[in-house]
Amino acid sequence: MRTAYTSDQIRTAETALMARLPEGTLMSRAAAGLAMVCANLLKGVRGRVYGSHVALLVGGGDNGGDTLYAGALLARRGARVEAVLAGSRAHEGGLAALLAAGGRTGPFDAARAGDLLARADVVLDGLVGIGGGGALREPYGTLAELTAEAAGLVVAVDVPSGVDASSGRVEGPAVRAHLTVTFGAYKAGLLVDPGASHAGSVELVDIGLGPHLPDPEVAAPTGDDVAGLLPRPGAESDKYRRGVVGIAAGSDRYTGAAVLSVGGAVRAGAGMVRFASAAEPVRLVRARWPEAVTTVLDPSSSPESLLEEVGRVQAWVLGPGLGTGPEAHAVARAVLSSDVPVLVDADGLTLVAKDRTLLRRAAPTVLTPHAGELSRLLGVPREQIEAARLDHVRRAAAELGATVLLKGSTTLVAEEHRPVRVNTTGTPWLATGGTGDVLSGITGALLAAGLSGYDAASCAAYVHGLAARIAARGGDGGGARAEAGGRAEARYEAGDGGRGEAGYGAGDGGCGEAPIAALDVAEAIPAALRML
Ligand SMILES: NC(=O)C1=CN([C@@H]2O[C@H](COP(=O)(O)OP(=O)(O)OC[C@H]3O[C@@H](n4cnc5c(N)ncnc54)[C@H](OP(=O)(O)O)[C@@H]3O)[C@@H](O)[C@H]2O)[C@@H](O)CC1
Ligand SMILES: [K+]
Repeated sequence: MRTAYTSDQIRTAETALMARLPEGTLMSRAAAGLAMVCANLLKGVRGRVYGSHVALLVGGGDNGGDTLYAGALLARRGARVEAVLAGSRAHEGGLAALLAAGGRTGPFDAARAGDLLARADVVLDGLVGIGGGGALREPYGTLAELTAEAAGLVVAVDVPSGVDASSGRVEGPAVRAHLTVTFGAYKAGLLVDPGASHAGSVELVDIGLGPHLPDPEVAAPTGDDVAGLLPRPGAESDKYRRGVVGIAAGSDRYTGAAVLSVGGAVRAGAGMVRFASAAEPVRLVRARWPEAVTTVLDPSSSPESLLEEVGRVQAWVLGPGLGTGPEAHAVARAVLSSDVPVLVDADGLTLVAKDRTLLRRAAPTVLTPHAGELSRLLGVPREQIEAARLDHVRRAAAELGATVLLKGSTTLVAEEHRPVRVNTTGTPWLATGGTGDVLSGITGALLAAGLSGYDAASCAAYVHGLAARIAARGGDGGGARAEAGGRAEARYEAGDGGRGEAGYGAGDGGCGEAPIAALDVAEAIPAALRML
């Protein structure tokens, strides 16, 4: 599990550690780690450090201090290092070290900064780190914007300036880095969009903070974590022990979602799928997935007897393509009255947004909205949700008393009193109709197998993203299970190929990937599971 923290948590840990160390130790550890990463980058792009050009963008705080000391170390190895001092002050010790090592400095001047960025092999963004707050003021904002024109690699020091380290929020100009070198621990804002897509690959420099860190705010499960949580059938397993999932999805008008949701559940290893719907979706599901046991629901039945014919299930999936009229509401009421876990998606979320009483239940509920659906659930504009995904997914989990999986470029899973889980797999090609229906089926299968809502949702997101990557690469699993760090090297050696990529997130959907259909994702689930 990769764990991540807020700025306040980092500062508390830093204070505890600093009390035991001589002054300046942490900054020199941070600067040494940063310089080493930059030296390796320079060797990658220039063959050596000596003679390379390095530009430093230096703010007035300790983030600028780290940058100046790292610049001094690179200057001592023969790099030509020039700094733009953007603040009214600069870290004294760092500045003296840089000058003593032969580095050059000057105050902000847009033309000079532009010229410097055009010549530099590597640009270090040391404007603001965890001490930043709100939109960048001038001249920091202009400098952040100028980094977009940089010819070389942009390395963010600790956090890309303009990104809120605790939440990933971006409120104005912000640096988009190829690589972020972060100190002591991952910051939550590096894992969550929009911050994650500004961070590029993220490299962690250990400065000894570990023993002083509290419980994390955010955690990103790795492939090994997911493999450890996924149910594996044993010799004793039968279809009931593996989990029977009920799927209440589709309507005579919307049939495809039902086929996709059932596909997700079948391919994710449900012991059995019981599908309940109107006649037309039932016909289509039977044609595509003969292993599903189907029931045509009788809309004239009472809510108590509506699902009587379906048989016993260990979890329900409710909502894809269900519609939002009175008949759909009756199905939602019947499913949510059950005493098993229920996943609510798509039209189910619209029904729940209109009638919150549906969520008054004792068994676990998992909600899987995208930002638009969450906007309806919380009554908050979509843009606000997109700008502060972490805050809103947490709020939704607390307010709705459910596990909430917020879909998007970095999918988040929140449950009260637990770290928000961030998904590291996926591809932008997933942003296509029907893929969410497949995810609902996978999650339902895992709920039926006995995973908690929190684990089922986070494992399903991981498997779904991995399957999408495999499908986008034409079934070639090679490298699809790439997580942060593992992808960094290839990326920054490839020149500007990685700009804007989310080190932990969905990647850029570029090289070697092609468009996918939702059913391709369902069909690639077994290949994804084989990799775990
Ligand atoms: N924690 C650790 O373990 C370790 C931390 N270390 C390092 O210390 C960093 C934190 O340093 P920090 O506390 O000095 O704050 P920092 O990020 O430099 O920002 C303050 C400066 O930014 C400015 N500024 C702020 N907001 C702004 C805005 N919107 N727009 C414009 N300017 C803005 C603010 O300006 P002012 O308000 O003073 O005008 C001030 O100049 C941390 O990220 C890491 O790199 C390592 O050395 C080792 C161990
Ligand atoms: K920075």
